[in-house]
Amino acid sequence: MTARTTAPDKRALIFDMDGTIVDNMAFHTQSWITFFERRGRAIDADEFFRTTAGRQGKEIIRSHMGEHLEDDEVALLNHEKEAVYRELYAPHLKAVDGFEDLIADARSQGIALAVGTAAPPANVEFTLDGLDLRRHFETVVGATDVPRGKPHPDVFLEAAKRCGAEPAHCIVFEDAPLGVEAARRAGMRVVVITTTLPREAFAEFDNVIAIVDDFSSLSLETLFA
Ligand SMILES: O=P(O)(O)OC[C@H]1O[C@@H](O)[C@H](O)[C@@H](O)[C@@H]1O
Repeated sequence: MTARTTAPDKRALIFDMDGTIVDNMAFHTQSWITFFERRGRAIDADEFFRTTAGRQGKEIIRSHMGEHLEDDEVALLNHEKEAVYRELYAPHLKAVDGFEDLIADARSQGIALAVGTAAPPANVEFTLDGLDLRRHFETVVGATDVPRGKPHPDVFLEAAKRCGAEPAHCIVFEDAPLGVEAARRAGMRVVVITTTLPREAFAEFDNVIAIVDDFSSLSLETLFA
């Protein structure tokens, strides 16, 4: 995908995928629990979500199993974890309420749509192609497109660049604190979806403009006002 020059008035919505487009983080957490249990290790589910959601699988594996691990080994371990996740979540695959209406509305207004996710290509395919959503997006930025996961801003800055929109004209949709922090570092406002954590978990962020249970109550006019 070639980068575009930004247009001063171009607006974009950038969606996190896991936990935002789909309500699947409990299945990610369960797959990590299974993955670590196989290695005789117990993890605390809440703490694990808070400190890892939005980071790339390879970063999570290195920080829990050793920074010294070779790339091939990390890739194999991550493949194992993501295969467990997809098997667990497949019967439940579904977009969060109101998502398809919101993006249809945005498209009709010429607002660019992007995905900014820590997920690897196999999970992007599983979710976006599984729900036939990819065609709606101008671009999808995933784990293999940027060096660092959230809370680094890379994924959102790359998505904005590909959409040709300035960060100040982008609105990010997120469910995880590390994702909200990534958007803050990118200079972007955020709508939080409370699929996984309650609204109180986001109290410290000054870039959050709305906190909602799903997309059905959102209006683009209000968000960009
Ligand atoms: O950036 P997103 O779409 O929320 O993706 C986050 C998730 O990406 C997955 O690939 C990881 O295995 C998860 O543990 C992680 O939390």
